Amino acid sequence: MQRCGFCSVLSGLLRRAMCVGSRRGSSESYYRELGDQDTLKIEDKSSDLSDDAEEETSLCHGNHDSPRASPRSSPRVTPHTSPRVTPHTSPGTSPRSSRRTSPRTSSRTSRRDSPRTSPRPSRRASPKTSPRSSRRTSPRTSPRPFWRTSPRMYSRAFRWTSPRISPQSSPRTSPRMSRRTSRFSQSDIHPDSLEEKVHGSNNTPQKNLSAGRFLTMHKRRKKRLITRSLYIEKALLDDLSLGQVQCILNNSYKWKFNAFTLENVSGGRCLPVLCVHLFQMYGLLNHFNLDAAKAWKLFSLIEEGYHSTNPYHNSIHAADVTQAMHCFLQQKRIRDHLTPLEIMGSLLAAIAHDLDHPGVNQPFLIATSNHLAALYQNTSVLENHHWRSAMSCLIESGLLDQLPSSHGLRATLEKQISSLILATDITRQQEYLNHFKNHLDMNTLDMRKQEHRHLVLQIALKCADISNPCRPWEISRKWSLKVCEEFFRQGDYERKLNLPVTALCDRHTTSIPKIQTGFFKFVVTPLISEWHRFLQNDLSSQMLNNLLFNQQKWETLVLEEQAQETRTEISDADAADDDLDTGSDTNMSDSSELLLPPRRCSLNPVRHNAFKEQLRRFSVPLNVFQDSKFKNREREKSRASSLAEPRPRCSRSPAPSEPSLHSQLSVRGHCEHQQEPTERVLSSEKLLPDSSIASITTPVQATRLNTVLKEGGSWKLVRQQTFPPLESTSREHSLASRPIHTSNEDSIFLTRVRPDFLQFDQGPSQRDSKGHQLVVRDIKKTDTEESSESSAEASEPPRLQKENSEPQKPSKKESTTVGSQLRDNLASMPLPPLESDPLLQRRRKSMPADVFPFTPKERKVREVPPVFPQFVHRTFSEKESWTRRRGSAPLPVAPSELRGLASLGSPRHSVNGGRRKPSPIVSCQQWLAKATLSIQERRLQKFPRRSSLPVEVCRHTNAEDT
Ligand SMILES: Nc1ncnc2c1ncn2[C@@H]1O[C@@H]2COP(=O)(O)O[C@H]2[C@H]1O
Ligand SMILES: [Zn+2]
Repeated sequence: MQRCGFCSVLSGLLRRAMCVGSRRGSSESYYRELGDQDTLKIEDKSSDLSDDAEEETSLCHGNHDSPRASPRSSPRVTPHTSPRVTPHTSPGTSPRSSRRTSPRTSSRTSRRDSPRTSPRPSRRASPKTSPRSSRRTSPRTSPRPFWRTSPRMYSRAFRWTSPRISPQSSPRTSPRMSRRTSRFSQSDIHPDSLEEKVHGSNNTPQKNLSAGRFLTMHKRRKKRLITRSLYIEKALLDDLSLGQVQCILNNSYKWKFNAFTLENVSGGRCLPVLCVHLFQMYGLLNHFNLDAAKAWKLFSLIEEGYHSTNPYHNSIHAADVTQAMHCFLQQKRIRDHLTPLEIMGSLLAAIAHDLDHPGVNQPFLIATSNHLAALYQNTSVLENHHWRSAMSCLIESGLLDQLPSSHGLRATLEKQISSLILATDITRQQEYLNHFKNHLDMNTLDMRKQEHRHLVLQIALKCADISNPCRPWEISRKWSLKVCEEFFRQGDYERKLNLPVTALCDRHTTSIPKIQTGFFKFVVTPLISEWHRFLQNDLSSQMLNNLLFNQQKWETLVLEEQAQETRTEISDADAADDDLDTGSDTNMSDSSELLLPPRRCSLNPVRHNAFKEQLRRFSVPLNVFQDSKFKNREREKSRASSLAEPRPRCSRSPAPSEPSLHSQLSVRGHCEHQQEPTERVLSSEKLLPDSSIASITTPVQATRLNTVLKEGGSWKLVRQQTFPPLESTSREHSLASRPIHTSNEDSIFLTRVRPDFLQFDQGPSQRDSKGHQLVVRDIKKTDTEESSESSAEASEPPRLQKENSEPQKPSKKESTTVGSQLRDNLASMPLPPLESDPLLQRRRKSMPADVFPFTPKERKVREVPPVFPQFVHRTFSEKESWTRRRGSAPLPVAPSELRGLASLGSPRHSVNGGRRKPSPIVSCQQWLAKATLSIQERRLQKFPRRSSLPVEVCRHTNAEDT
């Protein structure tokens, strides 16, 4: 739109007037936004606790730059960045660089400082006269980076501050831009001044500053504004992000540093950006005469070596640990004693400490026969690989080529790096910690001794490595989520590979809050406490405070989780009650889904289409539930009490008829007191494929069935397992070869009945389907019988039933007779106790709530029956993986593997997702053992090597092989 000159001027004035007082777009507001959403929460008092101390300690010793004066890197770095980013990614291109000019800088630079202090007269004032510049005297005593006087860099800095980057390309938009620049610049001078402004901008003389900057910038803009537009040169945006990067780097000495933010604003280059900054800040490039381009190359190589696909072990984690290490190196008790080589070694070790991490832990590598495990003989496999990879990057970058080899500097550095990285093996934490503790106890740490300094650096890196729980809550929480996601991914891999799922990696049986509370308590707290004992300063106090705070948060979440589970269980039961009370007709749906009460979704969100695959649990006909479990609360109570005491066995006699269809269908054994648990808990998968019961849609059908069952005595209707196929020959043989006896009341009744009464409505085509096969069983009155029943129903194959089926329309009497005979026969068989089979002892650790009602029964399954059909038992031992499989269980483990694992007998494996209540953890070692499966490492390596390794591992393998 064309405008006349007058209109343009007028609108410009208007805009300017609107911008007055507005902080939008200014550096402060940007910084505030950063702080709000990320780390730099300025209002975070706990974090501010140590700011002064950090400030005090942030000055480097010797000839090192101070962190505040630091944010420059060499322009030589730039050739390795992308063309567009290159000129701007160098911290030296920041506007600060021009502002922070020492007297040696050009007059143009000093001129840009002046408007802040006063308008024109001071514009030409030397920084010496500025009170602000005098405040920065100390940083400038350090060797001046060469780029500070570079005209090219200066012009870049100038360009950055130019309002031409305004997308509108209008002079009228410039005041905002100029103020942004000026405030940003000012804050850059002193980090605290920035905070002051953010906290209480009213107290600061911003008005004057803005006015001064505004005038100056306005003039500049007028001169250069026409030539460049953001629409044409989008790279100008890099300038903006540079400001953000610089802002964060300037605060990188603070504990509330957020590596995620740096990653975002640096376009995914947080690691090299931070490293260049730190190397420059510590003066390492100058001291060792290192080529900045090679340094950049090294950091880029290392960054590439991290797997960006890892949720946790990626280059952001490396940057986080490096920054933490930087914080530690700045502490007075350490920094005063370190040599430049030790500083460089510490930083490099931190940068590369998890290089090429595959995202799975050592036991996984061993279990999958990864070549790295063999290469490093199952000892600190990952750590060995990290430091060796670091060495290869060092060599490839050529950074150390210039180090004089005569003094052994290079060898010393490499040794130090390897030793530090190896110390990060978390399974060896106790070893290092004890050593450190001893020194602290006896007060024998002498930082003048090289070996003591080295020990301190090892501990420092270890602390840095697991320091994420000590960050402010929002940051710490993010790390926790990421590390747990990585754990869970490993668990998924293990499941896919039919490996035992590591307890802490099983997303179905544990939760993030639980992992975190354990890790915080048993791993982090012991280490950080000792670290605090050593440092005894604000930083360590802040870390400890954050740790305690975060731990409380996770503990609260654990409690909430438990409360939620309890609530869900109750509501599930209530919902079941409600459903059942509404009438049987509606519940007797053809759709098996309708038989399921609402599933708790706190752990696994329900995917409807995946229902049948994994999530279904309440596949028991509703009538069973209603009658036995949910309907009668009194019975539930008595059941609970009866679990504790041995109960008398009931004789099988006709159950008293009950008006309820449900109760009739779920025929109860009638004990004399009727306190026996009457529920016949059926695992969901047994019911899933078979729709015969679910297909009873009318009361007529149900009544027929009920009549049959009722007259047959105390029966219970269950559905038959339909998978996997059994070895029918042996089963047939076992059935056929045994004489059938009659009537033993205490034994199991296991037979099959052709439900001809169901065939009326289902049509002939379905007659012979598996879905029509039912098992009518006696109600078991004792725990033992109940367990047997569960096993029996799990093992009875439909195929067998079919093959052994009697006449097409067996009468109820017939079925009863057969059942009685078989039962008696089975009862007479001496069987080994099933407890000897460890597979039957496996339980899930924390089943979702909807399985809760079955839990007591599961427990009983382990207290296996003294009387148990031989063939059933054999089935268990041979087909463990599927006979014990639950609807929500992961894919079965190969029987051969199960046997191998079962022989290990460790509670840390949950085979096939099986639940098992873990023994309480009381120490760091126990927690670590749980996390790493170290006890079984050797046995697991006997497992055959798998071809379907995770991508990372495959890549890894290929890389190594080549
Ligand atoms: N917040 C956390 N929760 C659980 N484990 C963690 C957490 N932070 C770090 N770890 C573990 O501690 C290990 C320390 O060494 P790594 O970085 O190799 O791998 C780390 C993770 O396995
Ligand atoms: Zn790490």
